[in-house]
Amino acid sequence: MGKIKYEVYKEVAWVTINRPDKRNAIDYEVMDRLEEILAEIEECQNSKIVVITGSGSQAFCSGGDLSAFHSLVTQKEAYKMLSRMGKILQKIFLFPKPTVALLNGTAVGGGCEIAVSCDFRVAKKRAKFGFIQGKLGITTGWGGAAMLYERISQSEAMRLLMSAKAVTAEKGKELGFINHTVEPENLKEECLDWLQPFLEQPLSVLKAYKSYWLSKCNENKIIERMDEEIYHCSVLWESDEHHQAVRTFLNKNK
Ligand SMILES: CC[C@@H](C(=O)O)C(=O)SCCNC(=O)CCNC(=O)[C@H](O)C(C)(C)COP(=O)(O)OP(=O)(O)OC[C@H]1O[C@@H](n2cnc3c(N)ncnc32)[C@H](O)[C@@H]1OP(=O)(O)O
Repeated sequence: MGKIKYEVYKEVAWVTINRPDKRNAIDYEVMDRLEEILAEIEECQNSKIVVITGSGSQAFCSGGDLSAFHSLVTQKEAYKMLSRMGKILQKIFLFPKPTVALLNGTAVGGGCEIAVSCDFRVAKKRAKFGFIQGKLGITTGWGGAAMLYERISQSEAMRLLMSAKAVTAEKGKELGFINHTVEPENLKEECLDWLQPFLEQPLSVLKAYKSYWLSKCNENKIIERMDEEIYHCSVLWESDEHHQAVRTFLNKNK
């Protein structure tokens, strides 16, 4: 089984990051597959909605693979990786079909950025999520802050980003970040129930509403803001503070 599983089930394209032993962290192989699968789903006539989720019950995604990316030392090296994943999240944000992040467990760092790139977030009850990048001496590096400012109020977005703390799905629901919570035992079926009213509409209708949203939020501006954010993160990446924080995490788990 590869690092990403993909299937179409009940008119939904299910994309599952499949590295549960690494808490579904994103490495280059995951990026390769995401690029391929998104292109395939765009053409697919049998799916109306895309759901991105993670394997296992512990994590949706723990962000960038810190052991794989630890070898990236300079701003330039970091920028290449960050902008590549940033492009994938731009693709998800601008995707012509509705997109849903199904948080089957913890979503932190870049995992939260994947979640915010989707139109909707459905979470397992009591799952935690957080833009914890500040603890690593960096900011969101895949454009997550720019997208978060489009999803919830400016002050709540700043609070989540600046505190770098993980909060529960229930708190996320109060903030308008999480749209719906589901029981741990029955994630996929409950998510499908929630999506049922959408699935009853023709794909052309879903696509039209998605395009109205994209024209409202000004695609070019958001891409520009994401690119600036990615560049800024790559500058912070070079700092001793960042490299030391990553070393601490990797040593803790040795
Ligand atoms: C690089 C892009 C940047 C961005 O643009 O946003 C980022 O994503 S920065 C943020 C990176 N992510 C993190 O800092 C999160 C790190 N992980 C954790 O805090 C925790 O693992 C967890 C997600 C809260 C889960 O905790 P727990 O269930 O207790 O699991 P463990 O900590 O024991 O981890 C199990 C296993 O998985 C490995 N792991 C976890 N996260 C990552 C990761 N991001 N990269 C690489 N490996 C990761 C961990 O090392 C353990 O491995 P083994 O020791 O081999 O079992």
